[in-house]
Amino acid sequence: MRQAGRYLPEFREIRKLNPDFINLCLNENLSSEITLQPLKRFDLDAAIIFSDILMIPYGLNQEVKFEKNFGPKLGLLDLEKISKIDEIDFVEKLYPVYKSIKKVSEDNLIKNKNLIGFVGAPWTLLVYMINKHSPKKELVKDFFKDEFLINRVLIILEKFLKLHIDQQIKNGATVIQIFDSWAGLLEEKDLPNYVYVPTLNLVNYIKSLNIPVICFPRGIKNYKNYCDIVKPDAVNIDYDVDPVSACKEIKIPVQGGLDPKILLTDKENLKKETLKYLNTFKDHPYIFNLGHGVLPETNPNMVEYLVKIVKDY
Ligand SMILES: Cc1c2[nH]c(c1CCC(=O)O)Cc1[nH]c(c(CCC(=O)O)c1C)Cc1[nH]c(c(CCC(=O)O)c1C)Cc1[nH]c(c(C)c1CCC(=O)O)C2
Repeated sequence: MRQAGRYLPEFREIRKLNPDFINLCLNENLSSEITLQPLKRFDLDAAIIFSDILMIPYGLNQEVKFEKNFGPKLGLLDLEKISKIDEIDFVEKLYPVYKSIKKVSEDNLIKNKNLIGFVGAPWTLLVYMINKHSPKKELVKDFFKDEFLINRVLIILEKFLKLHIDQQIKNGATVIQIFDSWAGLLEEKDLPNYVYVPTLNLVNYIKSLNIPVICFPRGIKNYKNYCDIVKPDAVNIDYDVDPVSACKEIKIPVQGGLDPKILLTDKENLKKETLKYLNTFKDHPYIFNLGHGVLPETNPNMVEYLVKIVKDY
């Protein structure tokens, strides 16, 4: 998840020396090292590449900056400018990301483990590209006013997301996760247009490459409908989803769920809450994970203990 590294002192050390976050993602030596940091400490089954969903607008020449205590800040969305980018320019701009994946995939630490590549879903990227910063609770009032712009951006995103996915797989990603972090901002009636159809196009593309795809439509009310329509290989649930009903309703493998705030409490409570998920899903294909990113103030010892609970189960 986006904040995942920040609880590790070894990540913070590298980050302190590299204040420009995009440049850090484009530094293949450091980004591959950061990807492997959690595997060095913990008995995990997979690593997620160190990059960001906003590398796509960056690759399309929309300015992207990360400001301390504010989050991402994007520049003006210029349709003419992003329409001009071709595949070669794009892959050249993001080349270090792919080289970093290649490096990680060749490391002994990842042997027999999965390397998860990822993208932001078209809807979530559209939100950042038009809104230009995290929308917090709701979209700006006139978000949908320029339908032509929205439709053009979605077409461009589909093309470059496929390319980005393809490059990640060619360089060693063995699973792709699609983060739709702002799916929950939409009303039910808008989900087909902005979430189901654009995501289904990507899911079908990834399946055609024989790579499993996990979707994370954070905040939506009806995960069952989503799974029936989008048909990912697995779905990540957020911490507001009731695991008991999710287990009953969702027929495909489920991932995640545990509230990252539980890691800020004590070991006894962590064990109790973790066992709740493990017991609920004991007869269902289940990948243990959190319901959102590890919080920066998390003590790494709690993560170590969590991994032990899951591995001992
Ligand atoms: C919405 C989203 C983003 N990025 C991502 C999402 C989807 C998942 C989610 O909902 O969290 C996904 C993401 N971002 C990052 C990863 C790689 C895995 C990891 O190391 O966490 C992943 C999978 C690195 C990152 N991306 C970011 C960090 C933190 C950088 C730092 O401040 O050191 C990391 C490690 C920055 C980022 N990137 C983004 C935001 C909103 C922020 C700011 C976070 C904040 O300030 O609270 C966009």
